[in-house]
Amino acid sequence: MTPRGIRADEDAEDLYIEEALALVKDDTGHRPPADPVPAPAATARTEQPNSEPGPRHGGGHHRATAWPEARETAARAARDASRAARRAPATVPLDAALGLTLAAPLTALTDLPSFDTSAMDGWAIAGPGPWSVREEGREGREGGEGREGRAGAAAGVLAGHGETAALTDGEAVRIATGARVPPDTTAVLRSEHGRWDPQGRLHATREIQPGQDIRSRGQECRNGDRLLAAGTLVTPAVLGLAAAAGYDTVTAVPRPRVEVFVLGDELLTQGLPHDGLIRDALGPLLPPWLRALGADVVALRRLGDDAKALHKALTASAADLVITTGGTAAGPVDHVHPTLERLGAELLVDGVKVRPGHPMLLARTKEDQHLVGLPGNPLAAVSGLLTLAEPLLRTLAARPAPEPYTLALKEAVQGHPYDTRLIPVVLRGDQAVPLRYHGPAMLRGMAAADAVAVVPPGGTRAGQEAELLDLPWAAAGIEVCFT
Ligand SMILES: Nc1nc2c(c(=O)[nH]1)N[C@H]1C(S)=C(S)[C@@H](COP(=O)(O)OP(=O)(O)OC[C@H]3O[C@@H](n4cnc5c(N)ncnc54)[C@H](O)[C@@H]3O)O[C@H]1N2
Ligand code: MOO
Repeated sequence: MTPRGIRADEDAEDLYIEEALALVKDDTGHRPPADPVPAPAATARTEQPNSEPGPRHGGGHHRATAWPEARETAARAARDASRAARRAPATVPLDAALGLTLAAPLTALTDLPSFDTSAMDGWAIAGPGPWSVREEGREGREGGEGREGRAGAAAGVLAGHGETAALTDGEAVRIATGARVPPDTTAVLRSEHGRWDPQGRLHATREIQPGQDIRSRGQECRNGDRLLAAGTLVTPAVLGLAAAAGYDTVTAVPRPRVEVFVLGDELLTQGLPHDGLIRDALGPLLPPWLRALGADVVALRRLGDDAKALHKALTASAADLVITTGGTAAGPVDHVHPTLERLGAELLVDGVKVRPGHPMLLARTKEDQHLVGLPGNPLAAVSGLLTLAEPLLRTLAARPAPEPYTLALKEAVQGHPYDTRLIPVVLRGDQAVPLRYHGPAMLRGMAAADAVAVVPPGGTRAGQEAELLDLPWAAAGIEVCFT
């Protein structure tokens, strides 16, 4: 799949990766505006050093960014970071390239087919029939379909054999699909279209055209032909084509490296909840989901509610993106904002007008590093993943933006007065059915969902169209997108 906006005629040999990034569509499916809507940037370091942090994040909306704008800001932040980091394209073995984006065009390293090939099992024939059949090749299988079906007959020219002697007019040789046809072959006669006369000569039971059932060399491509443009997503079919065309590796945009810091002293990694402690739902959820979004999850660390540990981990991180979970609100152990202030990070998004998940945030922690702070409530964290991490990672990975699409909602969904709502849905025919159990702390609805409906402020009536965000497993199947 080539993202719209990549010019197929472009000489992409020197298409540096940041140009590839700039060409990839933004969220809306349009080119980014020349002067994009400014993010309501709240710069942590501009605050007075001695000022009280105040109840900034306790539901206050003074800095919250509208949902569509938050997504654009995340994508734009990734474009800026890619330029700053000048992330070099990587040479990646084919078995590690699935899901990456080509950073250079795929150019055929050979003709395909690389020799004139028989398209059928039968006989290579020269000139008009009848033909005398040349015995060639090792002995056929016991009881195999040798001449006249007799056991031990010559197998003829098989796939994988080297060049054979030219045919002369009136001569034929048994040949298998995929074998190289001998020089001076006129056509291939399919085995079901041949018959023997009593003298042991081969006849055609129907008329055959010159060149019939021969795949001629270079039919699909010539050595040096451009097969795919830079910016193409590496799918299983692309891997197959690359292998056929002679590649052992491809040049691709490397996966952005992501570190996940799970915050919270109350989290257990096994067993039943007890004594106020609960299971960590985000540790298992985030790494495979982030990988499906194009990330290389280099580490997942559980840091408790320890401001010092968070500061140390953030300072040490060399990831392109750090994701934290929890600690975004204004509680006594919510350390994300104070730590970002201490680091002098720039808050690009400080709260989003979306439910659930409104305390989510995006900060630039280093010139080429960002942090997405996901709220601790699990569905609120998923909302942050879809709102901020998805556009950011997709852009860093130079993946094309998904085509926006809408479906009618089977039932009305009550809207928030000012904020967008994200509601898990299942897809049934041409309708999306809203699911229950979509409270911020619940995953029950999301675990059954095919997609997420975007419900604008004010709500959506039954039968009204709503924008849908696909979930990676629904779009591509679990094996394809998560491995
Ligand atoms: N005074 C106010 N308090 C809160 C507001 C508000 O507007 N005013 N907003 C609420 C909203 S909305 C959200 S969302 C949460 C965000 O909280 P934090 O990001 O600070 O997250 P925590 O307080 O650490 O945890 C919230 C909740 O989620 C549970 N949690 C945390 N991590 C995990 C995990 N890995 N797996 C499962 N559950 C997790 C945690 O135990 C809490 O129950 O703030 C509200 N507060
Ligand atoms: O925004 Mo919170 O995420 O409703 O739980």
